[in-house]
Amino acid sequence: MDKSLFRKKTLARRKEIYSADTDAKIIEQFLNSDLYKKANWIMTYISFGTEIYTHDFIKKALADGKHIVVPICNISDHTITLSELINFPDDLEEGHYGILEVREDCLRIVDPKKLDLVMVPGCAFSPSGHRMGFGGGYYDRFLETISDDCVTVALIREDFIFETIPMEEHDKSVQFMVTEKCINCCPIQED
Ligand SMILES: Nc1nc2c(c(=O)[nH]1)N(C=O)[C@@H](CNc1ccc(C(=O)N[C@@H](CCC(=O)O)C(=O)O)cc1)CN2
Ligand SMILES: Nc1ncnc2c1ncn2[C@@H]1O[C@H](COP(=O)(O)OP(=O)(O)OP(=O)(O)O)[C@@H](O)[C@H]1O
Repeated sequence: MDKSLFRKKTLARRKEIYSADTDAKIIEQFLNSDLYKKANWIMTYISFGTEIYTHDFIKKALADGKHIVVPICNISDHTITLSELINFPDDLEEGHYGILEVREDCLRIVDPKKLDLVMVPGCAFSPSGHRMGFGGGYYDRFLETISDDCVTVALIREDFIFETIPMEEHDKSVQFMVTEKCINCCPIQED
C-alpha cells in the first residue's frame, strides 16, 4: 500500500480506538524502565491530537530532575531545533501544525549530541522498529544528527505495530518500542 494512504488509514483508526487508559499504561511502563531511569537528557515530543499523551510524562520527568528537551519545527527546510523545557506548560505556546513549542523568550538551545534518549513519535511501527511518522521527514533528518550512543524509543499502542509498513530509503528505525504490554528491543537496523 502507498505510504500516504497507509498513514491516512492508520490515523483514522487511531481516532476510532483512542484510549487514555492505554496511554497511561504505556507511560507507566516507560517510567519504570531502565531506559528512562538511566537517561538524563531526554528529548520528548509534546503530544497533540491522538498521539500517545506525553504531558503528564513531561511533568513527572521534570519533577524527577531530568533535562527535558523538545522539538521546534523549521518549516522552511523540515529540520528540528532543540530547546530545553524548564517550565511546563508556562514556557510553551502553540506553534507550527498546532503543536505546542517553546516560546522564543524561553528558548534554551540544545545540541543534539547531548541527548541520552529520544522519544520518537509515529503513527505506526513494525516489530523491527521501522517507523512511519507524520509525513514531514522531520525525524528522519533529525535522527541522523544524534550521537551513536543515544537511545531511540517509540511509545506505541500494540494495535499500531504492523508486520510490515511501507518504507523508503531514508526512513530511520527506532531501537526500542514501549507498548502497554512490554518493552521490545528491536533488532539493530542498518540505516
Ligand atoms: N507532537 C509532535 N511534535 C512533532 C512531531 C510529531 O509527530 N508530533 N513531528 C514529527 O515529525 C514534527 C512535526 N511534524 C509534522 C509533520 C507534518 C505535519 C503535517 O503535514 N500535517 C498535515 C496533516 C498530516 C496528515 O493528516 O497526513 C497538515 O497539517 O495538514 C504535521 C507535523 C515535530 N514536532
Ligand atoms: N534524511 C532525509 N533527507 C532528505 N529528504 C528526506 C529525508 N528524510 C525524509 N525526507 C523527505 O521528507 C518527506 C517525508 O518523509 P517521510 O514520509 O518518511 O516522513 P515521516 O518520517 O513520516 O515524517 P516525520 O519524521 O516528520 O514524522 C519525503 O518526501 C522524503 O523524501
